[in-house]
Amino acid sequence: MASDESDGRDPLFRYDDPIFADERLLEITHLPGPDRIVGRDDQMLRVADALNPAIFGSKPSHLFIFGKTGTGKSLISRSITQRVITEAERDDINVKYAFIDCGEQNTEASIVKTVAQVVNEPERSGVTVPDRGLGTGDYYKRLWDVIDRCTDVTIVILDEIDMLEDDEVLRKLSRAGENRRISDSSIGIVGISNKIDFPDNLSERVKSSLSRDELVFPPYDANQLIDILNKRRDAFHEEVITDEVIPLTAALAAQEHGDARKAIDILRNAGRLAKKRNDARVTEEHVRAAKEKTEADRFSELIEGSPQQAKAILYALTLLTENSTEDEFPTKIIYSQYKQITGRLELDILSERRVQEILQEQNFLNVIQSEREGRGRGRGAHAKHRLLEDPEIVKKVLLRDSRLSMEE
Ligand SMILES: Nc1ncnc2c1ncn2[C@@H]1O[C@H](COP(=O)(O)OP(=O)(O)OP(=O)(O)O)[C@@H](O)[C@H]1O
Repeated sequence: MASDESDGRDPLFRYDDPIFADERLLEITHLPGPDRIVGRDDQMLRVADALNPAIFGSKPSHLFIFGKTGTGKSLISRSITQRVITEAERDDINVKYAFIDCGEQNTEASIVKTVAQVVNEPERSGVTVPDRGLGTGDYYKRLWDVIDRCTDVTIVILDEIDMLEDDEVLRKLSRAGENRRISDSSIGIVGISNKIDFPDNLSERVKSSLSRDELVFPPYDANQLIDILNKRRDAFHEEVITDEVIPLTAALAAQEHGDARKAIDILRNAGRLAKKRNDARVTEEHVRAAKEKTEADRFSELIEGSPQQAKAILYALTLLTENSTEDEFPTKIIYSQYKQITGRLELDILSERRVQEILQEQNFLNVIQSEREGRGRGRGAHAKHRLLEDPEIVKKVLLRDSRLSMEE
């Protein structure tokens, strides 16, 4: 195709976006300014309180933040840290931070390496931090040098801290000053988790050595979600979203618990859908379709990479949920349903014990919830399991798998 000579642009591409004025405002990684943050004044004060000493170059308090998904835990930690950095700069205090997703990096060595790489300025420290090739002990050594030479205060934000393979890293980072690993600098840890019972699972060594503040973020109500979405309205061109779009999106996202991540994702997907269909305005219908897509995307992200056997086990639980008024099922019942499925699909049959372990892993990944009767959350053969997502959506995602699609 010839290029358009009138303005020199290649006519193969679209240069106008009829729906979005700035879609980036709806990206999950986008950090909104303080005036766009809604309903978190108390939590912001508490986080600010813990990090406050960093402004003067002193050691901040360690802090654990709990709350369900999409309640603003990462946002508030990043936003307040950013404000601490700006404030500290006025007095030439150098604060740096590393944000680590422990779902992706869960080993001691990879965390220490990443913090060192983020904080390091090689010309200042004279230290290099290679991607591979060093043992954990050597990475620690470099980290201490880098921290001492390149910062006054380092804030380490550990998102999904419950996914850590080994909590020794918390002990070493929190005691670095006392143990004289670092002398001119200090470290503050902010741990984020959606499991409120997470500290019970810390090793005794860490429990006793890591003094910290703790803070819980409650879910948003539908009105707060409306406010959050309204403050991102300028992601769209004026008049593009119809009146019912934001209240409906907020109501749908508040159904399970007030999840701002889901609300923003639905709004963005609704806009994308309108664009794809060449519709001039975003309507209620786009929002409803976007909700389903958003849930399916989230679910596929969660089970992405799960082996076929895990999918077959989830499929067994899905069929049980679909065909029963109950929503919780004991391992034994799931196992017998699973055996029928493996027969039909010609998959190997795992032992009941292994199936129990896989169910436990899925519990950890927040795909299902496992409870041991009468004794709270638990492992063991007596656990009952419940799907955390609408079975219709789970089924759709699972049937995308080549082998499981034979069940259609
Ligand atoms: N109070 C708020 N005001 C404005 N936007 C918000 C607010 N809370 C959350 N958001 C937005 O919602 C999305 C999800 O928030 P965030 O990632 O902070 O949640 P989270 O609690 O850390 O969730 P997860 O546990 O899933 O990581 C982000 O895009 C964030 O900007």
